[in-house]
Amino acid sequence: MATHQFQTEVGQLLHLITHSLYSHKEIFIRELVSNSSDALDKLKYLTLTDDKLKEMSFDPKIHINFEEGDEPRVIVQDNGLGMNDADLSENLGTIAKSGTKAFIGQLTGDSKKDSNLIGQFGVGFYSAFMVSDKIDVYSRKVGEEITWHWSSDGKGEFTIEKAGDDDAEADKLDGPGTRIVCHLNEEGKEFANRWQIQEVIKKYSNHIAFTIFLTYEKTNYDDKGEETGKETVTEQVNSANALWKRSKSEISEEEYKEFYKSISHDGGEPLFWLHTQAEGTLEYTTLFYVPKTAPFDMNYAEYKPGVKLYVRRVFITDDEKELLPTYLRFLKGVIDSEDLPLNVSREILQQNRIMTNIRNASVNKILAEFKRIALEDPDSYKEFIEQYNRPLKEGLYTDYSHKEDLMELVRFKSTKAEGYTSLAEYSERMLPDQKAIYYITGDKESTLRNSPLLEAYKKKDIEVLIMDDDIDEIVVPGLMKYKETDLKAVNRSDAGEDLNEKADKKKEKDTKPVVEKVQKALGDRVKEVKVSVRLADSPSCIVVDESDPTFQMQSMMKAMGQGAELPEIKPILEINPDHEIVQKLKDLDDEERVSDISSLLLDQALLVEGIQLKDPADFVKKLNRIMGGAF
Ligand SMILES: Nc1ncnc2c1ncn2[C@@H]1O[C@H](COP(=O)(O)OP(=O)(O)OP(=O)(O)O)[C@@H](O)[C@H]1O
Repeated sequence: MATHQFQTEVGQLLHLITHSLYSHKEIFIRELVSNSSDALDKLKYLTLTDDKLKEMSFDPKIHINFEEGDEPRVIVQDNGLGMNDADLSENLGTIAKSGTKAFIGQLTGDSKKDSNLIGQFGVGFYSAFMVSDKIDVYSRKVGEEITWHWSSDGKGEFTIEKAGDDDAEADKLDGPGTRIVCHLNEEGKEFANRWQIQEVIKKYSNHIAFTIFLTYEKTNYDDKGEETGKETVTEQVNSANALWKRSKSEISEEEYKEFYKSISHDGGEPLFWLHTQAEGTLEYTTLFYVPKTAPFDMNYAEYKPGVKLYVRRVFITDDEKELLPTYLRFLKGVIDSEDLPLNVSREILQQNRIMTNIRNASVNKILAEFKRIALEDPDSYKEFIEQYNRPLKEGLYTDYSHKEDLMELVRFKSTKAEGYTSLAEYSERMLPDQKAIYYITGDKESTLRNSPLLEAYKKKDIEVLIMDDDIDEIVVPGLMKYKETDLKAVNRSDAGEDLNEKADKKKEKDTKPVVEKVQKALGDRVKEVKVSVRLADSPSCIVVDESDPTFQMQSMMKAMGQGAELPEIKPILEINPDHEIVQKLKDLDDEERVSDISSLLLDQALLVEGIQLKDPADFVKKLNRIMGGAF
């Protein structure tokens, strides 16, 4: 018998699972059943595609039974793919998926939230240790003769050995498959009960494609209520139909929600769903759900795709990221095609015309549904946007063919509307002579709202979109236009020109000597000094040249390690011709004071945009010199 250590992460995980999730311990049944269902899916697929297995008689099912008494047990058995010793060691002793560390980091201590995370991370099997002192797994892989016995108390070690000839448990496997015996602990003994098991199956696994049988002891009574004896009954406990294939009108809201739970590993509710049964040149069914809360791994490169592909109800894969565009990765659900070949490989899938058509049609349908909800159910749409605005924005630069649709769907904060607004709503509110849609980008909403760059827009009652999501910086400049209207960043030099008035020309001329003084004092710290038309109360602000990346973009590029190649981009300093400080500078000849004040005008404009000063000590020194002279 070989004794193995669990991989460190498994140990950590087991500890966490058993200590933080016991108020949701029932999910272990869902997880074991879902593993069995996956194993049946895999074997079913092989019997249809692998010549060696085509002749095999295969009647897929999952069987649950239990024992009460002093040594309570729950047993889940399937006749699926099975595992040999190497598989057992690999699958039940290590966590192959890279998400484990992330999982540990995500645990909140809130057992409700945490129990949802378990399934999402693919650590389902271990949840059985919440309710078990010991777990024995007997498994025989399809095409092999040996039944292997894996055993562990979940405390650090597991053993794997060949099951002995006289092992009664192993004998219960009469072909390929897996039998999982949970020896229940105090926490788990309530599950050695017919009603408990039935309830959990109905709740989570009613619509999995395979039948689940439960064996229990039934007590019979006569008319007078006297016990007449016991019999062992085996009964189907789930409805085992592929819900998505049923007619939409026959499916209740409750059934849709239950099905969502069974396929998504999310204990929560879906926000909404979209069920399409297409007939005609292409026949397929899709059922997509939008989770109420975004999947935790939505923003990881290693996210787990949420859509399963079936061909004529045969499960093909749940690990294919190309079924939908990446920006729709938060959707959960099913695509079932009548036309794809069963042995469709990943490479074929990606270039397959049928798959491409299904994918395109699905994207159109999904985006149209989002649009409909935005119009007809603003409250749900608000919830939706709070979770998924960001991935939709990614779509703006990754899916050019749906750019127009996505521009209608994304939302932004604004100086005029509460909460989020759309570009369409902004357009409706535009002033009659307004030239463009204006926006300001940066990483902090409060800094943006107080930016001096907005002063003239506020004064003229022009709305500005507040873009504080770091992706805005990348996506929005590339949009250029919404319908016929230009989109302009207010922190770019050319946006100010729209605010120009005739009188400004005179002011510009009068302020020219100050501009020259400040320019001389600042030297190459700035690209240019200009008279501003966008300031009302502040003396100065900074903008960037139309062709330069913004400051936020520069710091993002630096954070991504591209700082070294980036030439230093200098700001354009704009000064407010009406401001007292600028007026006074006109008559000031003391060169040192002009230099100090110019420097302070630049530094305060940088600070107010949330940019760190290169030399804060120098700033303080100059500030103190000016303050010292003020008394
Ligand atoms: N009944 C079974 N038959 C065959 N293989 C199984 C069975 N149960 C578990 N396994 C194997 O063990 C692996 C680990 O199972 P575990 O439940 O921890 O994660 P998972 O099934 O990969 O992820 P998830 O639970 O999120 O679907 C599975 O991927 C599968 O390969």
